[in-house]
Amino acid sequence: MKAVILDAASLGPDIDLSSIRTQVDELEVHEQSTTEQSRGRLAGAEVAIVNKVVLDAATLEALPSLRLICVLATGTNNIDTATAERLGIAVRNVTAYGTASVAQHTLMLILALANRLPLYQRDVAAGRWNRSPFFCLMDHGTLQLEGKHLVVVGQGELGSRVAALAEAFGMRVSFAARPGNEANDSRPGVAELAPRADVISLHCPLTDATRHLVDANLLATLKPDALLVNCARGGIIDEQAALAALREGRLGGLGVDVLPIEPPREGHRLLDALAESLNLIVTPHNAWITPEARQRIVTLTADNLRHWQQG
Ligand SMILES: NC(=O)C1=CN([C@@H]2O[C@H](COP(=O)(O)OP(=O)(O)OC[C@H]3O[C@@H](n4cnc5c(N)ncnc54)[C@H](O)[C@@H]3O)[C@@H](O)[C@H]2O)C=CC1
Ligand SMILES: O=C(O)C(=O)CO
Repeated sequence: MKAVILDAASLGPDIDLSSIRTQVDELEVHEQSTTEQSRGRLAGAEVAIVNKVVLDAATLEALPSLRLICVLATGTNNIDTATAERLGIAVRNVTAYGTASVAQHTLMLILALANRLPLYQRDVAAGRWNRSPFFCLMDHGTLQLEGKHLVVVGQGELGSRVAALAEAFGMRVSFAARPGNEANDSRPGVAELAPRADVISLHCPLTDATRHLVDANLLATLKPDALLVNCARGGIIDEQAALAALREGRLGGLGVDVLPIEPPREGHRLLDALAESLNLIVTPHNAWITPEARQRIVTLTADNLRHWQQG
């Protein structure tokens, strides 16, 4: 069985691929591939191993030998899964590989926004503390998390761990109903919970049901001091509407680890806004990157290959 890794560089140079190698007859490793290059590189292979390269319908249709796609991530939104299913190509992702890593990053964003870290860091760098008439700066009101209400969208691996960490800070947590399935869900929908939220944290996949889940209408119902954190996928928030709310004082803070197009080669309005005095944090989709999590991805992918071969 021949397998091809299309974007090994995205796992980092320190990661040992040997557990994957032992599961296949031949492993071809490419550091990075475009969608166009993928077609040629996957020709004749039974297995594609991919982190974030987009495998669209045209690509999959051009690969009659392909039987399995192993995604080196939890999110599978870069794969046309409907086409894969139609063509009989199995898709296996990895889950629970980096729960501690991503949850830690999410809490970092919540804590930094609650304490207005972007604003105070800027003030200190500008020498405002040096010129302060008294011993501290307190121009930006901070948010005590204890006693406040966290709304989590996506009661899966990551949402549940973030909830547990937030509870350790004394927060009260509500899980929103699964978007698109509110009628069959006993939990309240995010629209119902949003006006009562002090913090909203997103941990659902990007699907047609979750694209722009947090849009201008939902943002308009938030408390003006509420914090919004997205460590899931770009596009679940309408980033333009969220930035407008932040600038107009209708949102207390915005923290994102993900953007709709990554890397953002053409730029993005949130990146431009980092130059402004806003309670805004953008991290480069690196919530997951602890060495432990990246090595676990390889182990779980080897398991996926073994289980698939065993039928
Ligand atoms: N920023 C980062 O580094 C990382 C981001 N992620 C993102 O976080 C997301 C969540 O990861 P996990 O908690 O591990 O996944 P999970 O599968 O354990 O949980 C996802 C939850 O979202 C819910 N959900 C809500 N709307 C849904 C819909 N329309 N379709 C399907 N499920 C829906 C599911 O019911 C489930 O409770 C991933 O899909 C991925 O996009 C995952 C790992 C790292
Ligand atoms: O696992 C995921 O879904 C990530 O976003 C990290 O690659």
